[in-house]
Amino acid sequence: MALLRRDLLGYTPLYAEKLDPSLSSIGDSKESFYFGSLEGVLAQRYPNQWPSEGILPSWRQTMETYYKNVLSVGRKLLGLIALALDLDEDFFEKVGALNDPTAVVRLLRYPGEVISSDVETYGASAHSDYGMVTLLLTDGVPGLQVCRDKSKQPHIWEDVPGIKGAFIVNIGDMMERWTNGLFRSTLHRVMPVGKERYSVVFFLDPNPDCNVKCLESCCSETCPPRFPPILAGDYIKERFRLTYATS
Ligand SMILES: O=C(O)CCC(=O)C(=O)O
Ligand SMILES: [Fe+2]
Repeated sequence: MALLRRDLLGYTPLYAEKLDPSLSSIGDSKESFYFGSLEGVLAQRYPNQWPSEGILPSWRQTMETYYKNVLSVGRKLLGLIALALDLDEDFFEKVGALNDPTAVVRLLRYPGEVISSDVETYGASAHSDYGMVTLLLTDGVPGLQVCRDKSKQPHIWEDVPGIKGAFIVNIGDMMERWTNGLFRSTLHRVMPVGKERYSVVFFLDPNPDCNVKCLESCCSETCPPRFPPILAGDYIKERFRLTYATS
């Protein structure tokens, strides 16, 4: 059973993950390849599992360049989020979130064939991402849906159109906890559309030792913290335990 995203580095097969653990389906219909930190303690402890140069010449180099660039965009975005919250631009650096962050790229393939089953199978069942922000690129094939108000039942799902050259940005659960729900993590899912689909996801999660605690500016006597403080590593470990419970 995988306990952390970095335990999954390399290939993960179809149905290994069920992002909505309450479903009785066999798992989500997607396969993926994960890679993470290129340097630092996490990179040494959890080395990436690159295919050999002979099989995919230059692939590793291309992926590493993408990783460095998308991480730099993520850091800038967090600086802007900090400013929007009336915090210092380097707030997320100062609290240790970005000191050796758990930053991971996931290359995803959703097969076109839809399996026949009594239970609905999703490409990615309904979930919010676990960390701070997610930067997502898709190949333009539809399927991604978002629910604007996750507290309202029944959930209303809207298609997310791809915009060429733009990232789709999701807020993650750690940001929701920090901001006491001011920045709400995005409930989303990927529907099977009978067409093969590829996406590239960059998850920017805090360093596992970072304590995620409601910001003072986001709570008051009348609006107390809705979530207790938690170490990012503990929160994310639990989410992985649930979503990979069947593997
Ligand atoms: O493939 C997509 O468009 C979204 C994937 C996703 O939500 C995830 O892996 O967390
Ligand atoms: Fe997601």
